[in-house]
Amino acid sequence: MLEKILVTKREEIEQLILPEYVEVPQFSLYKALSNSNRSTGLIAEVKKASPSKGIICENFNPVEVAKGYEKGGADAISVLTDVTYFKGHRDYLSTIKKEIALPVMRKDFIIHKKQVDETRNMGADAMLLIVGTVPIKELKALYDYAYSLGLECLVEVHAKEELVELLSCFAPEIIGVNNRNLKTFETSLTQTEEMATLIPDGSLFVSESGIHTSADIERVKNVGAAGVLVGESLMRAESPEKGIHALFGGESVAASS
Ligand SMILES: O=P(O)(O)OC[C@@H](O)[C@@H](O)c1c[nH]c2ccccc12
Repeated sequence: MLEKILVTKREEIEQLILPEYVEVPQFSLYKALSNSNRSTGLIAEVKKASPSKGIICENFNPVEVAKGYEKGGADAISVLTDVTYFKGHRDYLSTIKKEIALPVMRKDFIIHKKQVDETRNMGADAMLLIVGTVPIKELKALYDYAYSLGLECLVEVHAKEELVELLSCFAPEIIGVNNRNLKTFETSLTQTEEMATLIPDGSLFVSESGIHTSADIERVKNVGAAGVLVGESLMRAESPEKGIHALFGGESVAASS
């Protein structure tokens, strides 16, 4: 599946026309997660569909979902911008960015510098980089380029070997362990548990995917995750706010300063 997605991305990159940059206020994902509203930081994801689950949300209104996440006390928002496999759109991100005052991360398959420029022009604060999509040195070049433009990166790994390879090259500020096996699509929180001890002290550790209950949050928090990235379970909730409330077991939101 990942290979198929990357073929599509390479085609898209050839035809890519950059959106015009519109000045927007920037917010730091790193800071938002470090000073989280709760004991675990929350990146709430705006996600209409996925290859494994099909359509997750029928009446999809990206801006309303993001506003609900903000009201519910999310620390940051992730927006899927891939059209073909996740039914996202880059315009969703640009529109959301104008409506809320939280860091917004672009969730896509970024393998080329041109896409980093595109991300910046969309108005994103941060973007995802996935270990294994490009050779590690190229990933580092994309990471450095993104930071030179004022964009932060969440660097995602799926397996211990990928994490070891990543750390042999550099230690990103924010590391995400994806609990989803990209080959089988199954999620397992043991991924987070098994990789936790390998995350360097200086990096923020985010557990991604397959988080559905407050017990799941406890589990990843117990092994040191500073944040979680949650999509499906929040998108399926009665409302984004109720979803967040259920997930955190009613843990109160810190007064915003
Ligand atoms: O919907 P979930 O299981 O809560 O997962 C969210 C997020 O982690 C997932 O959408 C994701 C993680 N890494 C990705 C890379 C590409 C696309 C999507 C993803």
